[in-house]
Amino acid sequence: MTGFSLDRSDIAGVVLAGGRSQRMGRDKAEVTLGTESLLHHVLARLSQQVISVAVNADAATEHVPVIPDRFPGKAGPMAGIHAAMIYAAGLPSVTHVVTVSVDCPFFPTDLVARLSAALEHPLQIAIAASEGRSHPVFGLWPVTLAADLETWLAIDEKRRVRDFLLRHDVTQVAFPLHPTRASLLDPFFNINTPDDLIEAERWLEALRA
Ligand SMILES: Nc1nc2c(ncn2[C@@H]2O[C@H](COP(=O)(O)OP(=O)(O)OP(=O)(O)O)[C@@H](O)[C@H]2O)c(=O)[nH]1
Ligand SMILES: [Mg+2]
Repeated sequence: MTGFSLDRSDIAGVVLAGGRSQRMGRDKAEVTLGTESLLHHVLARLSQQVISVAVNADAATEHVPVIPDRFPGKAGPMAGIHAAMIYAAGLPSVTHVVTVSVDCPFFPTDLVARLSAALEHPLQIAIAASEGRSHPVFGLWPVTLAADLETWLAIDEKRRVRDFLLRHDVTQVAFPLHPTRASLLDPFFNINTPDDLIEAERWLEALRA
């Protein structure tokens, strides 16, 4: 018993799609996997887990709210998480925002349930992990951290997600590999390059019953 728990109505979801997609060579949100865009895959998976979803990007093709970065200059994933916190803070009843990356179509269907169950107090951050590695853009963040994050974005030169986490109490939640017809899939497999996209097509096939 931790004495602290979140309800479903406390949590909004934001897909992080504000990067440059340089290794892919075109906007990863719009890349097709199977028959749908990566953004569509990730929104479908996230919208089953939260009361509202939005996309952090300059523009998006799906019919969901679009939240551009508030901190200028493509300052990295934490700038997207900052925009997500401010957006979520404006929603009625919402105290936390969960972030997922647009290039990760197989993330766990129990991501939000398990991250929220791990939180021990209102200011803690929960971060996903698999195979001994953390995936800090897959996080559940108190929206009240927006002001601290804004300060940090302005003073930290490298703006690495891991460095921001050092300022706060963080709990890490390990997720298992996912059995498929081929072999075990890391649910946080992410697509950065055209070769990764080919591998993702193989995983999609292996996941079909
Ligand atoms: N809002 C915002 N999100 C970013 C930024 N840079 C990366 N991201 C997001 O952070 C997540 C992880 O980033 P990467 O996997 O490096 O994606 P990327 O930066 O678009 O791709 P590369 O240009 O190939 O590095 C993705 O969901 C990106 O959309 C940024 O400057 N602003
Ligand atoms: Mg990048």
